[in-house]
Amino acid sequence: MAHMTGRVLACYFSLLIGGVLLYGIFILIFHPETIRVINSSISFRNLCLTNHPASPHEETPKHMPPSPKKFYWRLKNHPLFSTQRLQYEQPRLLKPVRTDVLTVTPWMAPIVWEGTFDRAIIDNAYKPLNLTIATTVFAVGKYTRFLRDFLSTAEQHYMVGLKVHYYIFTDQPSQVPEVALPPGREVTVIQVPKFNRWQEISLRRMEIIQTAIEERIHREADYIYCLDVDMKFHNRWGPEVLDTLVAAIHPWFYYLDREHFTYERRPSSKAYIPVGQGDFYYMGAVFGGRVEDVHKLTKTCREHLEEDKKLDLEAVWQEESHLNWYLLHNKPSKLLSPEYLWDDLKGQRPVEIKVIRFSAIIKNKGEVRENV
Ligand SMILES: CC(=O)N[C@H]1[C@@H](OP(=O)(O)OP(=O)(O)OC[C@H]2O[C@@H](n3ccc(=O)[nH]c3=O)[C@H](O)[C@@H]2O)O[C@H](CO)[C@H](O)[C@@H]1O
Ligand SMILES: [Mn+2]
Repeated sequence: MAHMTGRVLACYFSLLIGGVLLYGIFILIFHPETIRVINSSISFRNLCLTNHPASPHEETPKHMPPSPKKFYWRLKNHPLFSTQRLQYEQPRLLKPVRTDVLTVTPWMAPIVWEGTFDRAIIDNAYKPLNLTIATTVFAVGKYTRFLRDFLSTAEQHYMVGLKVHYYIFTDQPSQVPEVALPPGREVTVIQVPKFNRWQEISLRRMEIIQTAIEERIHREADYIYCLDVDMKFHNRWGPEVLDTLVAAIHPWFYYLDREHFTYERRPSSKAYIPVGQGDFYYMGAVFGGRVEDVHKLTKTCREHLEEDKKLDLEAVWQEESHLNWYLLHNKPSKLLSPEYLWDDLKGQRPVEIKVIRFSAIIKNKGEVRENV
């Protein structure tokens, strides 16, 4: 009898547990929050799926606009500081390293100057990450003559110890000099047309870089830096420059009030910046960052250059004017002081410039440019 009662009790007990479980499942499925989570995860999945190349069986319905191209960006989560023990000077909150210059913007982006970073800490943090830095450089027409010095000085000072992939855009691939490169560093030469005007050669860089990112660089690199070729490196230009969106302050404008910046001032241009606005005047000879962010920059500038062209407008300093518009509206996450972009024409080094790292050589514009 006791045996029977035990079995009945066990039966009741398991029915009870089952009921509670079923009720729980019911609540879980039909609770509005659960429905929201499920919906959002479905749409997230769709979002991910649209990143895949469309399968040949899938056709976009006629009334739908073609979906924008998607890319797999090489996004690595950086554990920035390795556990390796390092000896370095203690940072002191009450002893700022630079008191003569601005080292952070009002939107909290660092401005890189000598003294603001410790080489050993930076190298120790970035070298183990196995990053690839795409580096674009254009050498069209007579500018091929600048490639040898650009590349050989870069090999001494530019991202030393990191993987660098130079993309050289030229109309004369046979003029690209041979430069010995250590393992991890390589050159790819890409042929581009030669435009008749130097302004056009300079501004077309936005479009060509955008296309190169879409075609290959998004797969081949983590960061991309876009540099002028009529330049030489003189000192370290290292991974302290790496960040999401990076711009360099023009060496001829850093001490001026913003009304003197050579922004585009015609309201009809997409590069228009009214007097009274602006942070810094950035130079078109250096910009960079994560590949995805530089893609957005080049795509927007290219679109704006094309819209201006439809109105027969060319901004006062071509792509540099559009770059300045873009960076006013999309603040750079790191800024490079003029140490990182100097000009030999400036002559004597002012006291705030402790080291010149990369500088424009003095060129005879009338001789090297297509039209002046
Ligand atoms: C000090 C100064 O006034 N600098 C301005 C000047 O820079 P730059 O005098 O530095 O312009 P640039 O002649 O170096 O042209 C920019 C780059 O385009 C490429 N290139 C240009 C011409 C050519 O025939 N072949 C060729 O390959 C090359 O990579 C060169 O480094 O003009 C730029 C216009 O975009 C910017 O407004 C700069 O602020
Ligand atoms: Mn230049």
